[in-house]
Amino acid sequence: MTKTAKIVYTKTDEAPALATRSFLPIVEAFTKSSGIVIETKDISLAARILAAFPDFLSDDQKVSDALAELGELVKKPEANIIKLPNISASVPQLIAAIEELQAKGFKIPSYPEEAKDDAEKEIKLRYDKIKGSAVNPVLREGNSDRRAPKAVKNYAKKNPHSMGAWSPNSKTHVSTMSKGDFAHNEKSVTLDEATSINIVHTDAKGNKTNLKSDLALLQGEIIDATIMSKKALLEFLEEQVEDALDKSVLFSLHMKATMMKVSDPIIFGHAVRIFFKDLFDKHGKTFDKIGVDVNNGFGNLLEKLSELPEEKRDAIRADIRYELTHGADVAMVNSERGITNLHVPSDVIVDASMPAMIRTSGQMWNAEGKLQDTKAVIPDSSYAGVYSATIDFCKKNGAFDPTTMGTVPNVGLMAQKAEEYGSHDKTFEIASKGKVEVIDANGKVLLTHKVEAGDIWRMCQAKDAPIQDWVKLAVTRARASETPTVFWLDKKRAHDAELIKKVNTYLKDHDTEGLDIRILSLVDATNFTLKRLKEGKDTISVTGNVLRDYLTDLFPILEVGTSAKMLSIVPLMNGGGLFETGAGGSAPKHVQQFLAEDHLRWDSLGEFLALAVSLEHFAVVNANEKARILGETLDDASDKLLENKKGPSRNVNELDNRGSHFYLALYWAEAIANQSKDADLKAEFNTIFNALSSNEEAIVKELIDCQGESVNIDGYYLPNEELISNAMRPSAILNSIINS
Ligand SMILES: NC(=O)C1=CN([C@@H]2O[C@H](COP(=O)(O)OP(=O)(O)OC[C@H]3O[C@@H](n4cnc5c(N)ncnc54)[C@H](OP(=O)(O)O)[C@@H]3O)[C@@H](O)[C@H]2O)C=CC1
Ligand SMILES: O=C(O)CCC(=O)C(=O)O
Ligand SMILES: [Mg+2]
Repeated sequence: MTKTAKIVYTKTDEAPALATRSFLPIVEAFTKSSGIVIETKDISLAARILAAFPDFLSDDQKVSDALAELGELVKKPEANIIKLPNISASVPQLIAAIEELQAKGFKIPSYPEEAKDDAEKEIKLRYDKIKGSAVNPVLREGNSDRRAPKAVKNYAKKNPHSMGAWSPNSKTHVSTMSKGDFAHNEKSVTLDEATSINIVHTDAKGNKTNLKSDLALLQGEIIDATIMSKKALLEFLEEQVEDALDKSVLFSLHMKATMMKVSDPIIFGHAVRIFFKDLFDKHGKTFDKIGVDVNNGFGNLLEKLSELPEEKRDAIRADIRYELTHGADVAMVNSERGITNLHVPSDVIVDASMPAMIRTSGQMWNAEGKLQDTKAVIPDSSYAGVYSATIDFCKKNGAFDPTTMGTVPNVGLMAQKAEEYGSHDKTFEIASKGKVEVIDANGKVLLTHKVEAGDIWRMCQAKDAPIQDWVKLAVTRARASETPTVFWLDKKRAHDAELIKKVNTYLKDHDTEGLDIRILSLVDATNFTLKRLKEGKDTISVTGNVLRDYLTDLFPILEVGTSAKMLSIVPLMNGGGLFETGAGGSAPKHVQQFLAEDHLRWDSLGEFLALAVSLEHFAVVNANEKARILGETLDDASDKLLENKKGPSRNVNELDNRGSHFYLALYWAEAIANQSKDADLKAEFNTIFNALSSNEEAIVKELIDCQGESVNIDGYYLPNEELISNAMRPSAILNSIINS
C-alpha cells in the first residue's frame, strides 16, 4: 500500500455541506484503523471566490485553489474523490456570496457587472470563471455511469413516493422552436487531422474580428457550430406569452443558465423582456439608465428600482402589478414571497424542474399558491422532445406507477467537457450582421454561419478518446445487466450523424454478441423507453452530455422520487474514480427549512452509495482488504437503512439527516462486527456497535429534541465552522462514541 493512498472528500455548499459536518466525522472514525486517509478539499462557492483573489487578502485569509488541485488529481490514476453537489452560481448568487465575504472582512472586489476599465475587466474575468457550472466540468475527466441500485428500486416499489395523476385533458404542454434555433442551424464535421482553429466574425463591411484564436483540436474530434437566431427567438417567445394567456396556462421558462452560462442567461433575458413587454416599452430607457440587466433575472430589475426616486419607483411597481395581473399567468417559485419563475435564472433549472412538474400532474404553482396546468417553454428544440413525448405519454397512459415501473440507467458522454456543456468559452452574442467562420490552420473554412446582431453563435467539441471510452462503458453496462441498450442519437441532427458513425465503428471493438443495442432518434428512444418503463422493463439510455443531465433527473425522480438516491460514478479515463453523491443538486430549500426549524431533510443516501464504491475502488487500487470490507458492509448498512425506513423525513421533530447518519453508523458498525474476514475490524466494531446500539434511544432523542427552533450558523456561503458543526452534531452521546 502506498503511503499517500487517500480518499478526497469535497466540502461544498448548502444542504450537502451541512450534511458533511455530521457524516464526515463518522467516516473518518470508521476508516481510521484501515489505513485510509480522508482528506477534505473545500470547493464551496466561498472558497472558490477566495482562492481567486489572493492579492486582495491578508496572509491568514488566503486559501489554496482546491478546485485546480483536484483538476490535476483527476488526471492521475490514484484519484479517488467523493464529490458532493455544489452551487453553480448565477450572478445574483455570486453577488450575494461576495457581499457576505466582504461583510466578514475579506477585502475582495465587488462584481463589476459592467466592467469600465482594464482593472475591472480583469476582475470580472476572474469572477466569470467561478460563475455557473464551474466545478463539475473540471472534475469530470471521465464519462458518466448513473443508475438506481437494486435496493433503492425495491424500496421505492414497496414505499412509493407520491405521484400526481395525469388527466388526458391536461392543458400542459412543452413549447419549443420549430425554426431558427440551435437545433435547426447545427453544422458538424469530424477532423481528419489535428489542427488549430480561429473563430472569425466578418461584418457586412468585411471587417474581421477574432472571437477566439488558436484553439487546438485533436484528430478525430467532432466539432459543431450553430446559432440561435434572435429574431426567431423573440417571435417565438411573443407567441408563447400570448398563447399562455389564451389557454389560461402558466407561462414557465425552463433553462440551464448555470451550465450554459453564456447562452442561456441571454435567452432568459429575452424571455423576461418579452413577458414584461409593455413595461419595457414604457420604461426601457429608465431601466437602461439604472443599469438593469434582466439576463440575471427579473429580480435584478426589482432590485435596481431602489435607485430611483420614490415616485418613479412606485409608478413602475404599479405597472408591474398591472402586468402581472392582466398578462399571462406566470409559474411561481415561491408564491408566498411573490417570486416568479422569471426572477432568478438559477431558481428553475430544466433538469430538475421538468421532472418535478411531470411528477406533479404536469402542474406548477400559480400566484395564488394553487397548482395549474403549464406551458413549459424550452426555446431550443434540441432536447425538448423528451419532455413533450413524456407529457404526451402521461396524458395517454396516466402517471407512472413507482410500484411497478422499470428503471432507466444512463451511460453519458461527459468526459473532457463534451458537447454543449463545454461550449461556454466558444459561445458569443453576435455584435453585428455578417458571418461567423471556423477556420483551420491551413485557412480552410470548416464551418460557416450567416449571423445577425444579437444572434447567439456557439461551437461544441467532442473528442475521440472520450467517445471510445463511452461506447466501451455502454457495452460494459449492457453486458453487466443484460439490459436492452439505446443510443439516443438522431441521424437527422448534424452532430449526432457524426457521432453515429463513430458509435458504429467503435461498437466493433467490443463483443456485442447477444446484446440488444440500438440507435434511435430522441423521440423514438423516449417512446421506446417509456413504453417499456410502464411495463416494468429496464432500458439503458446511452446519451450525450445534455441528455445525460436531463435523463438522470427525469427517470430517477419518476422512479424513486429523487435523483439523490442514484449511484453516480465517473470512471476517470486515467484509471481513477470520481464518485458523485446522487445526481441532484444542493437543494437550497432544504437549507431554508433547516435554518427555520433545525430539521434537515437532505437525504445522504447517494453519499453512502458513493462512499461504498469509493472504498471498493480504494481496496482494488491499494490492495487493501480492510477497505473492501468497509465498502461491502457500508452497502449492507445502506440496504438496512432503507429496509428499516431510517431515511430523513420531511417534517420537523422527526428523524432528519443527522438521525439517518446515526442509523447508518449503527448498521455499518453492526455489519462490520458481523463479518468474519477481518478479526481486528470485528473486535473494534463490536465495541462501537455495542456502544451505539445500547444508546440508540437516548441518541435519537437528542437528535429529535434539538429540533423545532431556528438555527444561526452565521452565514450562508461561509457559515461559522463551530456553529455549523455544533448544529450538525447535537448529540453529545453520539459525539463521544464517534470521537473515541
Ligand atoms: N452535482 C452537482 O454539483 C449539481 C449541482 N446542482 C446545483 O444545485 C443547485 C440547486 O439546483 P436545483 O436544480 O434546484 O436542484 P436540486 O437537486 O438541488 O433540487 C431539486 C429538488 O430535489 C430534491 N432533492 C435534491 N437532492 C436531494 C437530497 N439529497 N435529498 C432529498 N431531496 C433532494 C429536493 O426536492 P424536495 O425538497 O421536493 O424533496 C430539491 O428541492 C444549483 O446551484 C445547481 O446548479 C444541481 C445539480 C447537480
Ligand atoms: O454542474 C452543474 O451545474 C449541474 C450538474 C448537473 O445537473 C448534473 O450533472 O446532473
Ligand atoms: Mg442534473
